[in-house]
Amino acid sequence: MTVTATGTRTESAARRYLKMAAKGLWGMASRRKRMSEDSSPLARVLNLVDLTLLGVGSTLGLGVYVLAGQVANEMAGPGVLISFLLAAVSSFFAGLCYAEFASRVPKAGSAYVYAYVAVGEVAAFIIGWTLILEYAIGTASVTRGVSTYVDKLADYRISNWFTEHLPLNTPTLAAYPDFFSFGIIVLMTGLLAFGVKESSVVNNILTFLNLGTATVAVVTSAIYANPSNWALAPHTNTDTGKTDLGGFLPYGVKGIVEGAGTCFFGFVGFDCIATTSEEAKNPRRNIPWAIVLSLSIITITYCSIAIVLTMLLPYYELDRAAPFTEAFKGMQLMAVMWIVSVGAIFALTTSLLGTMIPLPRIMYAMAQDGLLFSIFARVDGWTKTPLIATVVAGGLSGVLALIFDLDQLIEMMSIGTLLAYTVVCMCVLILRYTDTRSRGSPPNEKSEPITFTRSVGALVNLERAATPSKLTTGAAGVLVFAEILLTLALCVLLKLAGNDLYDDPKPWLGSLLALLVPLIVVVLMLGQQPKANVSQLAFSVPGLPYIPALSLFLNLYLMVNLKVETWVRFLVWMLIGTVLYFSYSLRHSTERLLEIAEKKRGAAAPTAPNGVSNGSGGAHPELNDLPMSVLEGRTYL
Ligand SMILES: NC(=[NH2+])NCCC[C@H](N)C(=O)O
Repeated sequence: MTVTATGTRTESAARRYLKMAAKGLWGMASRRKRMSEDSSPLARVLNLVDLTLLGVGSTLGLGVYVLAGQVANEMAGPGVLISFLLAAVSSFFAGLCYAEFASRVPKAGSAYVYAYVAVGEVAAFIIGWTLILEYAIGTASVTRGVSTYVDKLADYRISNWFTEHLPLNTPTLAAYPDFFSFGIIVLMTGLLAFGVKESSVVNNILTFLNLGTATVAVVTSAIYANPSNWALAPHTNTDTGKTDLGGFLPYGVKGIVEGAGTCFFGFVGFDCIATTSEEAKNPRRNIPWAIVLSLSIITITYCSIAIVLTMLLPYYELDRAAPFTEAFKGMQLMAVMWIVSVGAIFALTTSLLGTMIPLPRIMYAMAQDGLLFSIFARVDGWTKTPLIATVVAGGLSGVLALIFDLDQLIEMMSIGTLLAYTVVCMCVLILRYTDTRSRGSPPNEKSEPITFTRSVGALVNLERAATPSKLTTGAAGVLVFAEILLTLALCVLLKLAGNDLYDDPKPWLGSLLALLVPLIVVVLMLGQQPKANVSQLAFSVPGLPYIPALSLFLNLYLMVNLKVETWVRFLVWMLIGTVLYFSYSLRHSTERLLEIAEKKRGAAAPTAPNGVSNGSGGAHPELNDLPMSVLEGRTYL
């Protein structure tokens, strides 16, 4: 008897602990950031032109001077134009989602903040932590791009000297310590620490010069263009014996799709605009429009380049590393060749600014929320920049650029970007179909009880609700979740099918349809759900839920195509993040402390209007550090 009693007691204690743990985990994961219209200590100085040029500058980089030639030569032939258009469409989809969020949340931190207000703390931490890696590796690799390019212009004298005198000869490390890259990062960190307006002026000048040289390259190539290069006959290379096919699409749809995957990375970088929300004038209007405008300029530039380059020479004769430079050299147009070479350096420098600006701002945003060390949230009184975060970010990227073999790390950048795009697009779906009244506080009016039958009916909006309610919010949540799972499964299947899909698709058709049909049904059902009114937003994504659904598909597809090693490295980084989250962030999370403070205030009401920073933290000494003002006027989105 006693044994049973103890057994039952232990069991119920175990169940109680499990329940508590589950509740704690759920509370942690679903804790969302509340917004307040408090002013930012950062300087609000960037206007629409600055923001647009920031987007163009950070995005147009190696893409202009390398990608078009490389993709045409290796994958798509003249069809590289369609590859760029496909990449543009998928980047636009993501860009529209960023634009909508920027008009909802005018805060520094981009995808990190968006996830925090829409999904919850854990998702936000994951995305913030991933973005730190993305931008650090992005910065290091763009700098390495500058240094390699300058080395090439100097006839490889720099690399020859260093490999001879200071070789590193260690796997995972670079061939030699790249002091040139390190120096560039130090210089840029200095500029960024000095002020964001100053950095933006430099960016504006360099971006104009970059667009200018790109125009020179396009116009010169257009003068010498030969449209018959789009309708070549098959050609056999006498040296290698390889036959290059002719026509506009020598490698068909497969070549175009493969090329689009590479071209996509030419469009990475515009999200930089969304990290500067606290430094933008009228961010709710200017940031969304800057994203759309810069993506339009970038698409026009890339497509013009793809057209003229493939008309200038037969695609198989284009140089893979520096197509314009080599083509103009071959045509004895030395002045144009030099203009284009210098233009490439401008382009890379602005790309570099574009990767260096976001990193400290993400760190700043996370530190402000208590998820990273508070020292990163300090803003210098004179420069009005997050000075310490800027210097630490520069140091981190500098070391990466100095000694690491970046070819091995470059794909980690892609994971970060794609994950951020995916999360932002998911957040748009969630927020649009959410009854905001049902989040945080219960709705005032009495509603009918939610029964199982009503919930099932809500999946197709049987009651024809015109605005989101608690019931339809739940249904939309289930549908979005199902959509994500089905899209992911479809992408994995497409990856497994690989080239078979082009050569012999029959064996795969059954399983493809088994995923595609339910996915389409789920998206159509989501289309039936009532949407929140967004008329007050300066920008909202059109074509919901179809555009975010396509965006989700494209991003996940590119993600499953990354190398396994990349995923393993990413998991290691995430593991480090998990340790940090549980040992630091969870305890210091401002939102969590606010929740505790509010509970205490509720208990002590009505006498303690400000309740916390009077040294009464008690069991939560961290509360004493919480400024009173943060408790006031905060609402869920
Ligand atoms: N956040 C980044 N990873 N930025 C890198 C931008 C690279 C740029 N799109 C280029 O073609 O050179």
